[in-house]
Amino acid sequence: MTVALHPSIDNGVKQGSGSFAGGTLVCKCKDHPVKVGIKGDVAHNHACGCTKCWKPQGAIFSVVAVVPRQNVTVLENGDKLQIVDPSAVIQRHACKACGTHMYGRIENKNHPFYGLDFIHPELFQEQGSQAPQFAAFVSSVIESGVKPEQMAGIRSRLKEIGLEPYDCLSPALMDAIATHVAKAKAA
Ligand SMILES: N[C@@H](CCC(=O)N[C@@H](CS)C(=O)NCC(=O)O)C(=O)O
Ligand SMILES: [Zn+2]
Ligand SMILES: [Zn+2]
Repeated sequence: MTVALHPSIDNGVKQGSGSFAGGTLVCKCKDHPVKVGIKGDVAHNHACGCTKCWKPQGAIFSVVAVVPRQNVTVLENGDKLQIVDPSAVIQRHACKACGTHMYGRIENKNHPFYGLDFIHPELFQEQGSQAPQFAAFVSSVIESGVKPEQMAGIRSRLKEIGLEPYDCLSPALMDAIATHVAKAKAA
């Protein structure tokens, strides 16, 4: 049986249009869903295996990307949003009714990713946003209950669909973080 990772990638990774102009993220509520408007395409879209990122029911991985924070606007039913863990680096604003994370924001101005909000592109009403590029925090799925002996199958399935598995972020993002830290130390 094929390993199930996340519904939006289990049948193969669908490439983005390359000209996605933005759209609306909608939570899972049937009544009064939270709607969040996003300007422009997402960047650094990836599967994340960490325990903190929101996953739809039954998924092992989250699919999460970033957008500039000024491109994120709560459009409807923002009163249903609450911060999941105010002490976390990424403050995830989730719908109180259905639990869906609508955007995650970093408020620490010194953080390497300050200025970028984290969103889940599967919540777009529209098609065509950037496809996932890699898989991050893969070993962390064990913390959510995946058995260590399942990891070889999970990593090989990720590779099969074109998502290189990493146990932290991708080398490009790790280099960007280290560059930020080095500059901060030098200043
Ligand atoms: N092994 C940990 C890793 C958590 C982690 O570091 N997640 C990364 C990727 S989303 C992060 O940047 N977290 C910051 C945060 O959640 O605020 C877990 O699964 O809970
Ligand atoms: Zn909801
Ligand atoms: Zn994560």
